[in-house]
Amino acid sequence: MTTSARGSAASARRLARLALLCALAALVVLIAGAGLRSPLVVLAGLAAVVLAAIGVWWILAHRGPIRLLGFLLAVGAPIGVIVLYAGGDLWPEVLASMALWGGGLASARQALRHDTRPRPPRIRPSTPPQRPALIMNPKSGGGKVEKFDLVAKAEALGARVILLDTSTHQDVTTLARQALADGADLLGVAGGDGTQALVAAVAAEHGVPFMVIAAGTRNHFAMDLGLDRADPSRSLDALTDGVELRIDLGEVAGRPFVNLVSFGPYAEIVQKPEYRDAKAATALAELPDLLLGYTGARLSAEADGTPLGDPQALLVSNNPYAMADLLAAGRRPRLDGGVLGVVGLKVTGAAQAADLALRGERSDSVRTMTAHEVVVTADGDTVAAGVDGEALTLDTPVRCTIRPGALRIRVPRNRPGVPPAPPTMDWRRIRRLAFGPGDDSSQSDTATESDTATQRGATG
Ligand SMILES: Nc1ncnc2c1ncn2[C@@H]1O[C@H](COP(=O)(O)OP(=O)(O)OP(=O)(O)O)[C@@H](O)[C@H]1O
Repeated sequence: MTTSARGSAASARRLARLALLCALAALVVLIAGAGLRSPLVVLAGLAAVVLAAIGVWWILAHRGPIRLLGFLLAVGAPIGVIVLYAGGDLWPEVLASMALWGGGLASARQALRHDTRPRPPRIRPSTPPQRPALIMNPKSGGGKVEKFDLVAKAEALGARVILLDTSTHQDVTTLARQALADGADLLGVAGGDGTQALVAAVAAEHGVPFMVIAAGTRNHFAMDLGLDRADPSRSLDALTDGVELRIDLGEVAGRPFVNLVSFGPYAEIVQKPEYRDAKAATALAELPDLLLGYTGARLSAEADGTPLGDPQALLVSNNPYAMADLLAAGRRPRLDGGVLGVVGLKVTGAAQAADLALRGERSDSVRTMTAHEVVVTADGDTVAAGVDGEALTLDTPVRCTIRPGALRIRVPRNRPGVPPAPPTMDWRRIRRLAFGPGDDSSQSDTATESDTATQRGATG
C-alpha cells in the first residue's frame, strides 16, 4: 500500500468511527429524552414519510378530489409529525437526535468516499491538432458563445469556427462531415448534448479526436468528462495543452448518444406541443393516464436477453450512473467501462410509492443492471424516447448498444476533473471500515499507480 493509500485508509477508518459514534449518540439522545416513547417517535417519523409519499403518488397519478387529498397528505403529514413532537415536548431531543443522525450519515458517506478510489481514465499521448474545426451554437446555454467570446478565442488558437444558423434547422452531421472533407483533424462542439452526440459520431466514424466545449445549458457530458462548466472558454485549452482519452459511445436505433436514452412518461410528456409553454401543467395533466397505463406506450425490455418486465420508465445510459446520484445531479464515475447502464422503474400504486420513499434504490420498484444490448419494445409501432435531451419517436423494437472505446476525446490537461460520485450508504461496510482489519482491498476499481499519477497531473 502506498503512503497516500495508507493515509486514505486511516481517514476512512476515522470517519467510519465518527459515523458510528454519531449514530449511537443519536440513539442515546432520543432514548434519554423520550424514554419508552422513543420507538413511537421513530415510528411517527417513518409514518410521516410513508404518508407524504402516498400523498405525492396521489398528486401524480390521480386528478380531482384524490389529487387534492394527496396534496393535503403530502403537506399535512410532515406538519402533523412536527406538531406531535412539539406537543409531547420532545422538540429538543428530536432535533438533536436528527442533527446527530445527519452528522453520522455525512461522516459515513465521507468514509466510503475515502475508501473508494475511482479508476482514472487512461490517458493517451497525442499531438495538438493542426486544423481543428469547431461547430458553435450561438443559442446554446442562453448565448454562452457570445458571452464568453468563444469564436474570437477559438480563432486566435487557430481553429476554424462554424457558427450554426439557428433561424433554420441545420444538419450538423453534414456540417461535420464537410469540415473533415475540408481537412479538419479535430471536431468540436460548443452546444447542447444532442449536438455533441451527432458530431461525436462523425468524429468516431473517421477516427479523429472530438472536443467538448461546455457551452450548453446542462452540460451533462462535459460534467462527466471533468470539464469546467462555469467557464466554457477553459475547454479551449484542449487545443493547445490537451490530452486524449478513449471513451464509449452509445447507439440507439443506429443514432449515437453520449449520455442517456429515456423511455416512458417523461419522454411522452416532452413530446406534447403544449409542453414547451406550460411544463408543470402539462405534466400534471398527462401523468395520471401515463402512470396508470391508460395512455402512452406499454414498454417491455430485455437487457442482454434478461427480461426487465414491463417498466413504466426505462433509462439506458452510456455507462451506468452512480445510483446514489441518479436522481440528483446524475453522474457517471466513468465513461470507458464498455457497458450500458439500465434503470427500470415501476410504481403502480401508493404502497409502492411509499416503499420507494423508504428504501430508495433498494426498493422493488427500481431495477438496475448493466448490459451490452438493451432491446425495448412497446405495444405500438413507435415509441417516444428522449435521446440526450432530444425528443424523438423511434420505430419498435428499439435496440440500444454500446461501442466501447469508439470515441477519441481531447480534453484540457488541467481541468477540474470528475468529483467522486456519492457512494451508496452501507452501514455494514462502515462497521467493517471502523473496526475490521485494515486492508487495501477497497471498493476501488483497479487503478494502477501510473494511472493515478497521470490523472493527478491531468487534473492539476
Ligand atoms: N442543428 C441545429 N440547427 C439550428 N439550430 C439549432 C440546432 N440545434 C439546436 N438549435 C437551436 O439552438 C437552441 C439551443 O440548442 P441546444 O438544445 O443544443 O442547447 P441547450 O438547450 O443550451 O443545451 P442542453 O442540451 O444542455 O439543454 C435550440 O433550442 C434550437 O433553437
